Formats: sequence, structure tokens, C-alpha cells
Amino acid sequence: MDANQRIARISAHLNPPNLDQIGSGSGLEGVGCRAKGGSPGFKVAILGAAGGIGQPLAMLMKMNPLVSLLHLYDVANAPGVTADISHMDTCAIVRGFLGQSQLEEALTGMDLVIIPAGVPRKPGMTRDDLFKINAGIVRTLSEAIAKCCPKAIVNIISNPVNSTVPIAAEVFKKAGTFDPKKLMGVTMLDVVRANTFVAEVMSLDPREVDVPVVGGHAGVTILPLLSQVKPPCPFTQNEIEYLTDRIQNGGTEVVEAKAGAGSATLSMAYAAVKFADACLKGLRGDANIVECAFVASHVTELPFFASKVRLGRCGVDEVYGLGPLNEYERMGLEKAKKELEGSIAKGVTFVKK
Ligand SMILES: NC(=O)C1=CN([C@@H]2O[C@H](COP(=O)(O)OP(=O)(O)OC[C@H]3O[C@@H](n4cnc5c(N)ncnc54)[C@H](O)[C@@H]3O)[C@@H](O)[C@H]2O)C=CC1
Ligand SMILES: O=C([O-])CC(=O)C(=O)O
Repeated sequence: MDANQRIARISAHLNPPNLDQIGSGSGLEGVGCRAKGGSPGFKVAILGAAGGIGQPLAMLMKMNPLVSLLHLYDVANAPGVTADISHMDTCAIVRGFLGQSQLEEALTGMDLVIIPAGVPRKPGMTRDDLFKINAGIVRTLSEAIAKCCPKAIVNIISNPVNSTVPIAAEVFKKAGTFDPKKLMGVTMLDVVRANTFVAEVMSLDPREVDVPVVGGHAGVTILPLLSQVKPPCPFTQNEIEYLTDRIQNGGTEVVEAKAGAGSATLSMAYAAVKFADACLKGLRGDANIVECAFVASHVTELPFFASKVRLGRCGVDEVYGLGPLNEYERMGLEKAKKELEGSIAKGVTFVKK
């Protein structure tokens, strides 16, 4: 390629015919390609990429060396976020997609789709109060995934996760593409919070703490198994009750502190990237990648449940059981299952009706 051709490619990148869509067919393929010798990497789409979670999540995924192509889709502001993030001197190519007409192109060929699209809570609301709006958003996005990248791993962040994951599953079943190994509700923020709060109480380094959090992602369905914390911690009953309550209500703590300006975004983006990175390492074939997630499950009588899962080349390779529970955790489990049953049924009915 001569100098004129190189400049033509760069100016096409800066002044593309349609700035809304810096994507395939725009003549920009290969602009900003990975450094020579770089590994091929994975293709990742973020749906809801211009939101409070979407923006820091997009930034952190642009920094992830396992990502070669990053598609940023939103119904608003995708071009601005894309232009901004595309200036970061990391390897992944970034393309932006705005609005429903560009959704299919955003999804085609993706290995991993992360969904933080939808409205967040305000003080006084439960996550279930978001169902009315977010259920339809997740259904529409899942329909497009079934059509354009049915083999992709899907990470659902949009609340209420206890219902949006069953919604996506029903959409995929209808389309004949459902693979239980590929669909995961992101509950990593509960684990991140649990590690932080336990470290505070026990004066430990949070990076060395591992708390399994099972069940689901709302109130009493968030069940930290404090009897299984690593390193083992001799909590008093008071500490157990304080920690369980704080972990179950961590989201509300942030919603109230933000006082109407939304819910957790930065810690959520951190948690989403931690989980997405684990999924990509699994896809790459790394051994022993184990994280908690809300997945199709036989661990209880419910069709979905969060527990530790082993991530591999096909997504969820193994769903682990709960291990030995103490009396307090067994009582918590019964409460969690009762609420989860209704939330799962609500999601399933929404698609079946
Ligand atoms: N799983 C978890 O642990 C957590 C989940 N969440 C949930 O994540 C969701 C997003 O939260 P935020 O980013 O704070 O909200 P936000 O309102 O800041 O951003 C949402 C983004 O979604 C976009 N959007 C709306 N409809 C869309 C559609 N049909 N297709 C694509 N994009 C669409 C909006 O334009 C906006 O950019 C909420 O439902 C929230 O409850 C939040 C924190 C933790
Ligand atoms: O609480 C909310 O609405 C957002 C969320 O899921 C969390 O922060 O865990």
C-alpha cells in the first residue's frame, strides 16, 4: 500500500460516510488492526454500550488483550462513545452501531455478547419494578442474537436478572438455538461485593478472599455462603447477619447513595469485565476457570440457579453443587428458592404468552 492509499484509509476512518456506523462495509476494515504478531483474539459485542455500565465496560474491554474486535451497540450515543474509545492505543478494533436497523450487523460473527441494556432502579424501586421495560428490551435483543450469532456466549446484566435470563432462554428455545451452556446471568457483582465486605470485616486483602454467592440476583435470592469462604473465616453470628444483609442489599446501598441518578455502574463494569474475561479464557481453553453465575441448572429443583460454574471452550462446562450448608444458609436457601421460582416463571410466561 502506498502513502496516498494509507492516508485515504485514515481519512476514511476520521470522516466515514456515516459516522453512526463505523463498521464492516464502510471500507474501514483493518484500520487500527492489531499489532503484528498479536493473537487473533475474540469478537465481543456490548448491547447498551453508551449507558452508565456500558461506557466503562466498553473502555475496560478495549483494554482486554483477549479482544480483537469490539462492537458497541446502543439506541443512543453509540457514535460518540465509539469515537472516544477507538482512540485508545490498545489492540482491539472498535466499531459503533446505532439503533435497531444496525443491531444485526452489530451481532454477526460475535463470540461473546454482553447485555447491560435497559433502565436502572431509582430509590424505592425493586429490581422487579424494571421488568415492565427491560423484559421487552432483552426479548428483542435475544431474538437478534438467535438470528445473527446463535453460538455466541451471552452474558446478561440487565435487571431483573432472575427473570431476564429465563426470557432469553425462552426466546432461544422458540428459535431452536437454546444452548444452556452459553447463557449466563451476571451475578459477579455480588461476589465482588461479598469479597470486599468480608475483607473489611476480617482485615484481609480483598484479592485473597473468595466468597461463593449462589441463588439469584435480587434481595433474599442473593445467598452468600459464608461457611465456605476462602480463606476460612471464623465469623460470629452477628458478623454473619451483618455481612449477609449488606451483600443482599449492596445494590440498594448504591441506588440510595446515587439518590435518583441510577444504580451501580463502575463496580458493575469492573465485575462484568472480570466475568467476561473468565468466559474468554474458558473459550481459549484455559483450565480451571471457575466463577459464580446464574445459569440453567439441576442444582435445585428450579430450572435456573446461580452457583459456581466451570467455564470452558463451549461456555459452562460444569455446574457445581452447593456443598455443605449450615442451618442459617439452609434457611436462606428456602427463602431464595421461593422468590426465585416466581421470578423465573414471570420471565418464562412473558415470552410464552
Ligand atoms: N446484574 C447486575 O449485577 C447489575 C445490573 N444492572 C442493570 O443493568 C442495566 C443498565 O444499567 P445502567 O447502565 O446503569 O443504565 P443506563 O440507563 O445508564 O444505560 C442503559 C443503556 O441501555 C440503552 N438501551 C435502552 N434500550 C436499549 C435497547 N433496546 N437496545 C440497546 N440499548 C438500549 C440506553 O440507551 C442506555 O445507554 C439496568 O437494568 C440495571 O438494573 C445494574 C447494576 C448491576
Ligand atoms: O441494585 C440495582 O438495581 C443494580 C444491581 O443489580 C446491583 O447493583 O446489584
